[in-house]
Amino acid sequence: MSSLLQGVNLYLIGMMGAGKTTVGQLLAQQLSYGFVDTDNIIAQAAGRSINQIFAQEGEAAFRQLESDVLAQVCAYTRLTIATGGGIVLRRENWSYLHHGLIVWLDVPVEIIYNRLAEDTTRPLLQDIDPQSKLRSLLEQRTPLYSQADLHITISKGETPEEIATKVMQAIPSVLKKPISHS
Ligand SMILES: Nc1ncnc2c1ncn2[C@@H]1O[C@H](COP(=O)(O)OP(=O)(O)O)[C@@H](O)[C@H]1O
Ligand SMILES: O=C(O)C1=C[C@@H](OP(=O)(O)O)[C@@H](O)[C@H](O)C1
Ligand SMILES: [Mg+2]
Repeated sequence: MSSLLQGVNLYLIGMMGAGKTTVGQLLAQQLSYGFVDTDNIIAQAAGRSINQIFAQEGEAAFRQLESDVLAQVCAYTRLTIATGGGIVLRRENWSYLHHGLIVWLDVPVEIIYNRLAEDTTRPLLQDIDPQSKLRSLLEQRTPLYSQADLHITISKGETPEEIATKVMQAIPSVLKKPISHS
């Protein structure tokens, strides 16, 4: 599989809580790829958490940092990249994402809500009604996530390992076949 991908990066997109960071690490192991998470790079470079960046500088500043990080990581090969859920919002980001294979982890809002109910690390969910917020974000972003090369639909109870296997099995369906001269 690793040779089939020929070093092409794998970009995971989807809503916060979809499992991009968790599944991305498993995929990297299985592909013998490096793993990077754009949120981690941003937080490390800034020396602050994503919450702090949102609170102190606002979402627009965070989005600029996110685009800057994406521009840098796409210069490398053999990476699995877990992106932040809002990476799809900026048109310029798509020119970077399309350097690689884009995989949308599509998880129903109810599941995401349960996963993140106790989580305080997603600033956009520190809302009076987080479930409605998730619904409206998903509605706004679905046309964007739909531009992924691979759409992986996830249902309740599927483990990160099972989801990684599903992605691995789906990859050949979107790779260009070598031209046969026989
Ligand atoms: N398939 C899964 N089943 C159950 N919990 C999961 C699954 N994938 C991720 N999680 C949990 O959901 C939370 C969000 O996962 P994470 O990988 O950080 O998502 P993302 O990077 O897309 O925001 C974490 O607590 C993680 O352990
Ligand atoms: O959906 C979003 O706009 C965001 C998702 C987060 O990443 P995860 O998708 O890894 O949670 C993080 O980038 C930030 O809180 C904004
Ligand atoms: Mg993440």
